[in-house]
Amino acid sequence: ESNIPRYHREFLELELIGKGQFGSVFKCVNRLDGCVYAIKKSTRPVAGSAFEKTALNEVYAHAVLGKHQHVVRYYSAWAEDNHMIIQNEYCNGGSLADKVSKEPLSAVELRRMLLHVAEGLRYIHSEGLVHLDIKPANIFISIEKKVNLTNYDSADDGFEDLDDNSIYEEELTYKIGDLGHVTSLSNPQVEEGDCRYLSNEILHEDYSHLTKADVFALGLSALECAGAGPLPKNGPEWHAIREGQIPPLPQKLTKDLLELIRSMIHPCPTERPSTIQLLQHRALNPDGSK
Ligand SMILES: Cn1cc(CCO)c2c3c(c(-c4ccccc4Cl)cc21)C(=O)NC3=O
Repeated sequence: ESNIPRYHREFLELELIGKGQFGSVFKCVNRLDGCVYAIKKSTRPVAGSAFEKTALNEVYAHAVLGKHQHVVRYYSAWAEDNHMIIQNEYCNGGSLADKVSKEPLSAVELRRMLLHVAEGLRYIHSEGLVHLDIKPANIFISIEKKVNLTNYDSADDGFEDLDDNSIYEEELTYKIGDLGHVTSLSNPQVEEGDCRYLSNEILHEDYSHLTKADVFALGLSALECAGAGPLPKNGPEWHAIREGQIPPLPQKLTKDLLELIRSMIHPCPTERPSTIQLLQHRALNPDGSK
């Protein structure tokens, strides 16, 4: 059966979970290990084209950015019948864009998302790389159901009823995905990301503070998750934000959180916090633990 392509030989396709100009993403189960994966199939780029560079770029980035709980895990990539195929960790909670399209994040969820993505970005930057396409559509969510017996008055015989849904709570983990724009800090080959999250200095091809472009995009993503969407793609509104103007928000955020996000989208990249400063900021550590 070697003439059956690897994709169909090794995987059972469950459902289409994404489609775009980049190709299609399927939820698949591996026939051997029984695990579910997200597999993106894109038309194989012409050899030597810019598209081939980007496609290989993504695989190189995944190979370098091994295992980190806030970066979507890569398993394998191969080419067959004129397709490029990449097999990644499947995140069962949809994308952050899906989640906030239904309703904005609460301040507590916003803090959690910022901490997780800042942690993933700190790791990427510590490897000498930058993401360059941070946005809610590229942040995926894994939901784990955990038993929490603290507020459970178990029957006097001490046996909890595991079928009783009230003992479970969902724990969300946010993960950075889509490494198609990742490039190295030392020798940047910048492919601009989504213009809604693009910082002004990158638009002007100033690549002297690339890590701060990721912080800028995360800051705008946070505003969008707080309900400031949809973000402008160009025009006066686009420029107003790049001059440091916060778009109107439907919810009141704490002064600390608002100041943090304002600093993240500061017009001057050196005024924006690094990911390490983000992780230590009091707005993200309310009990002042760190
Ligand atoms: C559209 N879409 C929906 C999902 C499921 C979210 O619950 C998804 C995933 C990925 C990707 C993805 C992005 C970029 C490159 C390769 C992949 Cl597999 C796309 C995804 C990915 O790498 N892991 C995913 O879960």
